[in-house]
Amino acid sequence: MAFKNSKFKHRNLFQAAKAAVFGIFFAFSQERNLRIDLVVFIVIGCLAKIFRFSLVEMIICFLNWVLIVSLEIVNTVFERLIDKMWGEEFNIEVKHLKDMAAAAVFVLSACLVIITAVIILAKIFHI
Ligand SMILES: Nc1ncnc2c1ncn2[C@@H]1O[C@H](COP(=O)(O)OP(=O)(O)OP(=O)(O)O)[C@@H](O)[C@H]1O
Repeated sequence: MAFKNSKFKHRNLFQAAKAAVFGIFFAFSQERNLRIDLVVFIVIGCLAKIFRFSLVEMIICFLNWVLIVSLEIVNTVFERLIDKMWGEEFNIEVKHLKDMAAAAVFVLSACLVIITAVIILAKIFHI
């Protein structure tokens, strides 16, 4: 493979993890939506406390939230690659690609809202 002897290759697992942690901080510093996700995390945490979510309910919400954050990071990479490749001029194909990438994050976000609402409503109405 072309990159097998790259001078940028991680020497070990620790180096790879260090780069990934840097990537997380960098992504959060760059992307407003990721910072909004942090607020969402706090809000859901408060709701979980108020409505006494069970451990399983909390894990489900947390997993959904982690998926949103991961996909948002991938979406950010994707948007930047597209901007680098096509420039920032209006392009209908770019619009379609970016809209579809945004749709992936939107579907998961809607899922988190619905799951949280169902858990809370089930507790209110003792279902
Ligand atoms: N070059 C372009 N040509 C046409 N439409 C574009 C172009 N760039 C962005 N758009 C439109 O603007 C929207 C926002 O794109 P942008 O790259 O600014 O992402 P963003 O504001 O970070 O959005 P997101 O909230 O999805 O991360 C896209 O979903 C797309 O509809």
